[in-house]
Amino acid sequence: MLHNLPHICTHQDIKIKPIMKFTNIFSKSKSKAKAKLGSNTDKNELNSSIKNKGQDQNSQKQQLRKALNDLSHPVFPNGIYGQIAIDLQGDGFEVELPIVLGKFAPEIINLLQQQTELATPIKFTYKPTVTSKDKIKNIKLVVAVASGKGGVGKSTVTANLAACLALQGIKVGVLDADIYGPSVPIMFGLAGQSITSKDGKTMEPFERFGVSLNSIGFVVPEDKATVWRGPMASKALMQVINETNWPKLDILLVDMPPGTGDIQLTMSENIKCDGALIVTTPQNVALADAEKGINMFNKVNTPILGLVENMSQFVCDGCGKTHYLFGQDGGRSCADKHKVSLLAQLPLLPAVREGADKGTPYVLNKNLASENAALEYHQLAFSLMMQISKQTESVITLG
Ligand SMILES: Nc1ncnc2c1ncn2[C@@H]1O[C@H](COP(=O)(O)OP(=O)(O)OP(=O)(O)O)[C@@H](O)[C@H]1O
Repeated sequence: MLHNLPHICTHQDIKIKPIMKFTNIFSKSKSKAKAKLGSNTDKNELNSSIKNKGQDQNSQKQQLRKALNDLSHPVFPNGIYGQIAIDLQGDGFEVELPIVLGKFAPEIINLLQQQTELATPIKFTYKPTVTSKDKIKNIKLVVAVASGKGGVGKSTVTANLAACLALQGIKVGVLDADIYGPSVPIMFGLAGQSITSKDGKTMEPFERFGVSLNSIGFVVPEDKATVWRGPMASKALMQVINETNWPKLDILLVDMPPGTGDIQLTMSENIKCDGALIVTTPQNVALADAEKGINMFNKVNTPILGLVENMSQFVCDGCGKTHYLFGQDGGRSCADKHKVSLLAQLPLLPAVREGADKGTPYVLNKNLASENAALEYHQLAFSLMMQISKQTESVITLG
């Protein structure tokens, strides 16, 4: 069901028609209040009534926040949480979100109103996503997806994350910068395709499942790229980044090459990412490399948006038992140690590998869309947006 969701515009305030008339506790006319100020008793009554109503307001806000957290909706299966500002404005509550809910807003508002039984209209406003001043033309935000160690599922996470963001109405692109093993062409069913150019100078990205794509794999044969070293590799990558005719995108995910060597460092400096997402598996060898990744991004002042622990557990379909093949909660301890958020613990799932090999990200498989794991990827996408809205403000100048 999820993959049928249409692409929706993300940059407009949603005006929700009040569902019920709101009785604003402060809206009684000042003249009435003044008339009451005759005696001290009246004044005290008024003060205590204002106080009570202030408390009412707070408890209503709390109710609303709880309803947002508990929300169960196909797009937000695990609720809407995080640093969400809720304010009483004019005749209703304004809830400020980092994602524009578009056509889902009315149904989500209905759900919230049913859950809270608030007679107060709710309106969503959009916290403007910060812009990176066109570091890359047409692109608002650039997020690097990185891992210290190879093979931990960085590209698989990137592909599924991009598909979820597209389903959630975010205009998203993926740049496969994994020069030594580009996997985006395979994961999006475009293996063997070559990039085209309209003017002989710039490249036209592919579009698949609502995601704009370019990869070093579309540009040069794999055997050629693998022999590039240092400056040559970085130069080729910068060309792919800067000479792609990206459409207007809210977010570009950059699938980085594994490791923390010179290429990764140069890239991290040159791309000027707005944030980095670190993917790891839970075992010690991967975590040691993930820590190097965190340190590298710290060095170039790129905020770490969070850590994703991939292949966290495997549930045996024979005995139903959960196995922690690569150890348990390693990602959580790494996140705690470096004070970064653990955004997801994704299971090892044959269907995820099959989706990657067949060229359709797992979350787009109709039959699996309501599976818990698919919902976890959606939750990851939302959490990432929350982190972006939380973290980038202090780093990037708005506008
Ligand atoms: N959660 C998962 N469940 C099952 N298989 C997975 C999962 N995540 C990744 N895989 C599989 O693991 C393999 C490696 O994944 P992927 O290519 O995404 O890793 P990577 O970190 O990008 O590797 P590289 O170092 O080559 O860039 C792939 O075959 C992929 O399908």
